[in-house]
Amino acid sequence: MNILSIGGSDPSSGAGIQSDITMFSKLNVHTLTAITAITSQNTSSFGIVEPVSPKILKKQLESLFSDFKIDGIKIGMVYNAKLMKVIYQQLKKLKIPIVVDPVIKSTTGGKLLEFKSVKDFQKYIIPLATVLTPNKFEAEILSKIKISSKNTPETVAKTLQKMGAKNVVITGIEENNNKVSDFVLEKNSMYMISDEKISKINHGSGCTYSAAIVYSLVNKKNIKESLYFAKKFTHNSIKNAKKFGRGIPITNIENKKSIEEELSSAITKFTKINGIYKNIPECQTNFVFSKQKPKSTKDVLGISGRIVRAGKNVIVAGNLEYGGSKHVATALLAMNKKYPQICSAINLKYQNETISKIKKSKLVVSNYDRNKEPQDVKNKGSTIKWGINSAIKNSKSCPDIIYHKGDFGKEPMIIVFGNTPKNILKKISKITR
Ligand SMILES: Nc1ncnc2c1ncn2[C@@H]1O[C@H](COP(=O)(O)OP(=O)(O)OP(=O)(O)O)[C@@H](O)[C@H]1O
Ligand SMILES: Cc1ncc(COP(=O)(O)O)c(N)n1
Repeated sequence: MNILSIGGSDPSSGAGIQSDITMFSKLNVHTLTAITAITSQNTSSFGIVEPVSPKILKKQLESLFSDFKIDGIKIGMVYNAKLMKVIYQQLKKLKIPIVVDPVIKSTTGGKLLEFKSVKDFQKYIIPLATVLTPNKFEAEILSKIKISSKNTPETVAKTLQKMGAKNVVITGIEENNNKVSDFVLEKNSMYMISDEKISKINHGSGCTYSAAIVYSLVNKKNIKESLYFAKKFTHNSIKNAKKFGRGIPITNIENKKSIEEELSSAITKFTKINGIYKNIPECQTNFVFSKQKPKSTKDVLGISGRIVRAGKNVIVAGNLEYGGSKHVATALLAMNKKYPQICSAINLKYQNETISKIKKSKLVVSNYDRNKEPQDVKNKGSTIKWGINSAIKNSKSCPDIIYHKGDFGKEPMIIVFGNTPKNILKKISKITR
């Protein structure tokens, strides 16, 4: 997917083009850029702006349009009328999502739009917008209406819509101590989207928000779905904002470790737990982690061999593979069906010592009796599924641990369940030391 970001350069990478490249790359998007101005700014203060010439802006856009299939566009800082006209000429016939984030003043107080060009912004940039995302201050400047009890957000948004924006979101419209709301005006409907307010001033939330909207629209989500997605994405980025410089924190998206990386790192940690060899059963151990909403063992990552005991050590014999585990993966699937947040599991040796530690811990434990397994279940070979479902039925809340005491020729077993492999390691530390 190729998304074009048209905007200013922020050398501190808190906002503008650099922030868009960072955010889009976290979403696996290839970012194309057309720079409208170079600014000198950091996380504490704003220096100067040097807009580029209309000629080089036009050439940047032409070079991109002649080569790439562009799926969506985000427009941020456009400093003056000449640049606005170039953008209008190049974009007016496009039929792809365009999100316009009108930036007028930086968080640190710098001027990002020449005041005399506001009317050109109304004429050339607003009509390009599939979604226009001003904050309250920007909406007031662009509409020339101050929001008050008489002039509601609806009046202001309708004025901006009349200028040609198809959909308008005024961000930060209704703020009290613990809520931030955005007012949305679509073609035929209007509504508010609210979320908990994070008490952190930050640099880049507006850029992140508009980038996430265009990403979602390109993925064929409708306006409402895209705004909810962007709100959540931005919320996380503000929560996770980092103080990279000496000034205000910069919005930041946490890198979600891949399923493989997360499980592999947990398995390594597991094998290093002091004395863990005592917890490896005869049939050895598997440690699994599934995708969200797994449908079969093919959606569950596990070790194609097992974690095996070698004297007083444990070693991993085999590779991580989807479908690598049969038994533990089947137990996880049964559990996940009832409790979708549970995506990881490990089996451990049944020992009275471990059971008494489990009973002393605050973990929720349940069990099942393999002697009570109905014959037809035995014939169908669906023992594990039946057992986990019986233990779930025996428990008032989601079990952290399920065990059974075995049957003739069947080894007793403990299975620990958790949302993630890391979560499992935490539970194991409570019951093995
Ligand atoms: N402190 C906060 N806590 C939670 N959400 C926030 C907070 N500040 C902003 N948001 C949300 O982040 C999104 C982006 O809005 P914001 O008001 O930051 O944009 P902006 O002021 O236009 O930024 P810029 O001028 O940089 O483009 C909106 O959905 C808004 O509700
Ligand atoms: C080049 C550029 N574009 C946009 C912003 C607005 O971002 P913020 O409101 O976080 O300062 C900025 N400061 N610089």
